[in-house]
Amino acid sequence: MVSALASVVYFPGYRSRAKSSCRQSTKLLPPALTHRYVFCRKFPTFLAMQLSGITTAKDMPVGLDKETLDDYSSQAKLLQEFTKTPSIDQAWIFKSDSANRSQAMFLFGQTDLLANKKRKFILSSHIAKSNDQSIDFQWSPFPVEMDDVSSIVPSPSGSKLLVIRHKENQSPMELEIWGSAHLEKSIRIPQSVHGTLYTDGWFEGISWNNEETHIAYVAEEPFQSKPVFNDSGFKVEGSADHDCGSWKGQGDWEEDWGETYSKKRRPALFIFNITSGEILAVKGIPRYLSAGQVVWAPSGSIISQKYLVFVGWSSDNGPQKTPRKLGMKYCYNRPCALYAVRAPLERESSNKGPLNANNVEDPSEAIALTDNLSSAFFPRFSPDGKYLVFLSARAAVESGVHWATNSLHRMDWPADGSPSPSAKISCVVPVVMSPEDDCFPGLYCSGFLPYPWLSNRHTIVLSSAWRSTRAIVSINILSGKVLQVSPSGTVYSWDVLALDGDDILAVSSSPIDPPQIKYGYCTRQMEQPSWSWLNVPCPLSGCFDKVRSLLSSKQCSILKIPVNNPSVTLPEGVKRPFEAIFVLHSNPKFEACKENKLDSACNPVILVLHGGPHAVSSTTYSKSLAFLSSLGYNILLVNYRGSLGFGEEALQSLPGNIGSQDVDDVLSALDYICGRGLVDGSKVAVLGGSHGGFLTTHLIAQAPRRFVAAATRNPLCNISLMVGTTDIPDWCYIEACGTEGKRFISETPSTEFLSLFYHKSPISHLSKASSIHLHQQTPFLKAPSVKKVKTPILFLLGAQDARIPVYNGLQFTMWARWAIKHAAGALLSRTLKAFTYNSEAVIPVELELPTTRVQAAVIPRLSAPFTFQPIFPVITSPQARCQGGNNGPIRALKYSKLESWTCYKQAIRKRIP
Ligand SMILES: CC(=O)N[C@@H](C)C(=O)N[C@@H](C)C(=O)O
Repeated sequence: MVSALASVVYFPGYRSRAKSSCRQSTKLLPPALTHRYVFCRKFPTFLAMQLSGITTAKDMPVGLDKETLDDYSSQAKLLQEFTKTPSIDQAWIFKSDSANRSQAMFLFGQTDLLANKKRKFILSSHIAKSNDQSIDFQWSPFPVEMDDVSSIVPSPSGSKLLVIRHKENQSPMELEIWGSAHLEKSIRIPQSVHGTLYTDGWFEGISWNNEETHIAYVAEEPFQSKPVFNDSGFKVEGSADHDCGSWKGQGDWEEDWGETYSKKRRPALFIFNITSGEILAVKGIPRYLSAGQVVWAPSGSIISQKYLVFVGWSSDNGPQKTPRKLGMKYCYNRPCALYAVRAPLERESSNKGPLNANNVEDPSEAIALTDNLSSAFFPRFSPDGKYLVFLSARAAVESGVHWATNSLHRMDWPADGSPSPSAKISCVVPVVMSPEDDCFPGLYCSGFLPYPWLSNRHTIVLSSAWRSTRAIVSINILSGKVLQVSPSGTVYSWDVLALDGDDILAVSSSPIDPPQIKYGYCTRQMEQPSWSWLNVPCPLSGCFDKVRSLLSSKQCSILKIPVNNPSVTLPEGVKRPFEAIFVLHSNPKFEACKENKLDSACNPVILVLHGGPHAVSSTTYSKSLAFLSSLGYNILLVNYRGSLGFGEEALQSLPGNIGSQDVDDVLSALDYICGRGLVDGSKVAVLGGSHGGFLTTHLIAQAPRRFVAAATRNPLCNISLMVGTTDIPDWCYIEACGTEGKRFISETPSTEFLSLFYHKSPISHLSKASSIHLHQQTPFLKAPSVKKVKTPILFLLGAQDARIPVYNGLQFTMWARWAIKHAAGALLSRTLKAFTYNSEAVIPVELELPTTRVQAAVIPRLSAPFTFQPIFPVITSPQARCQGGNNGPIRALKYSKLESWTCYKQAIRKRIP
């Protein structure tokens, strides 16, 4: 997203202004259909042109001159250079007979820009440790692509591999069991058994039992056939057929878990009996529970009885317990609990008929294990089976914020293996309220290794946000002692990939250092563990040579920004400095800058603002930011108070103060770098999506003179519009009113709340006054004013976004249009064209204001794999959605988009002194 937005912001190397303006080009453009046709035809030529750098006047799209095209072309090449570098996504370690040897399997990903998809491949390596602590990695000569593979999961002994194969948008799914040299078993699973497996990292759970005879997993419950009316009346059996030609009743409305999960059926548990090849539905889970994150419980005294432990989310999680599913993505505040349920190991004789996940006659009911805790997830059993360890987002559930500091808990698992609702639960790592600088700031985990244990059986290793970095920590689950395992006091971010006995395979990076595989081992000095880290040479390193050389002159630091005028009454954690990550384009005087001694630096800066608002910008390498940095921009990522990783007090200070405290913090960070001469304050761009877009639009309205360019993806511009249309209405109350707002959450907000939401929103800055004269027949709205907004801003709006629906951003642009129409003598030029971007509707809207150019492009959001291509925008047929979702092929480059960008750039250039 970031590269998409920011690469169009301002190009320092821009030579001359394009000769034709956007307005000229739109005049020349034929109506939408012809327009599409022309572009479709030109695609191959232009693509070749982009890739080869060859341009001819004949082939040039209307409105672009050769120099502009050369610019796009060279940046397209550079973007390719950054995008094609692989990412290190996952790793597994396999023990060998020798203590000093093991094998590793790495899953890498590589973005294919033109296909708009991520390709996945596996590369293996032998690891040999010698006594002098040196490590040798012997890599296989070539990677193997994992085509159509959605997951791979090795068995506990490492002798078998589960491969889940799923061709996009096709059923059935296939489960394969591989031995070391051959395919042992393969089954296809029809939709009547279950739908797609959940591999989303949240509901997801795929767990082998210790005997390696069964695999438990989470998948969409089977398709329930719906009653159908056809030409001959009511069809009793119903049908799953798709018939677009006629109207049919579609049965009851089914709720889903909002953004990312729209149209996904309820997650339910299934077991694959490897010997018989049967799929068994796990029974006893009430329909109001969505089940996920399943693991096998240790075998108890009754060998024939096996239990599964899973997380259950009740559909009754809405405001004031109204039965409504609220959005789950990024929302850790949804109550959830651990449950245990009997695992069916083979088909019972009474259950020989078609499988049905909802067989109510089954006697084995799920047992709630954590009823006293409002949230429990990521369950992991200790290797000796004595403890069940899990995370809790209790602080989020209780306060209502969508993400807060986690706590870690330990349940004593009954010795006879029978799950008990009254088992003792202890808190291992509590919520940290106000951490001192450089001290452990609390847990902020969005993932957990399947097997996180060191050999002492009571220490787990995990990765967590730690202020502006990511860090690896070890936690003793008996003593609660937390140690930072990755090096501290640097700008690097670390993530654990896998454990090799007591050694750790990890990846480390920074905004200017591409990912590097690391191998860590522990030495003890005076009983204090200390970790040493070795660089692992990897064939991948070569892929980064060009990128590394482009980034070699950049510098990165984490700045501590003092809070502006903190009130004495504020809690300590809210008064402490917050942080910003600063990536400086080459500047030999950087050290002097840091020491406050420099007064000028010329390169422009891009402010990058994360969303949430309870999320964090970390120093983990980002291809898009590195690309921007290589173009010559300084980058500032502000972790305003409310971000994750800085303790609970600072986090909880933001709800109720959005639009002011966060905006002030961003401006303080900007003042900080401008005041120290680290950047040129007259060349500042700002970008962010969602809540980051809320900040972006607030900033250009509240501080219009400070930004020469802005770009936003799915911005939240009007909370009073959001509340009635989003999948997370509760968010509006909590963030606008503070956690007190929890008491007032309602599906039918009062006018007082709607007014409050409006006044907290960026859109309120577009309006001069909103007094409605009720005595008049037609309500009259005083003319809004957009005079305040001067910054050219690019809107990228996801047509299918359930979180911040598209109209939130569109309204901002439309409001501006309305305002202009009513402003005397103002000139309005508007082009509304229907395009598609990767098969979804794209509607660029251009508004020419005297000082402001607003553009909107409707693009998909969160539809994986999501890569917006700033240099290779595409169109397909505008009807693509109706014609069948995502399978519309890329047909053309959208020249007009380039033209829009050119205009946008020109608008920006006008603002740069
Ligand atoms: C909880 C949540 O989704 N909040 C949105 C307002 C938001 O800012 N989302 C961010 C994380 C995004 O990038 O979508």
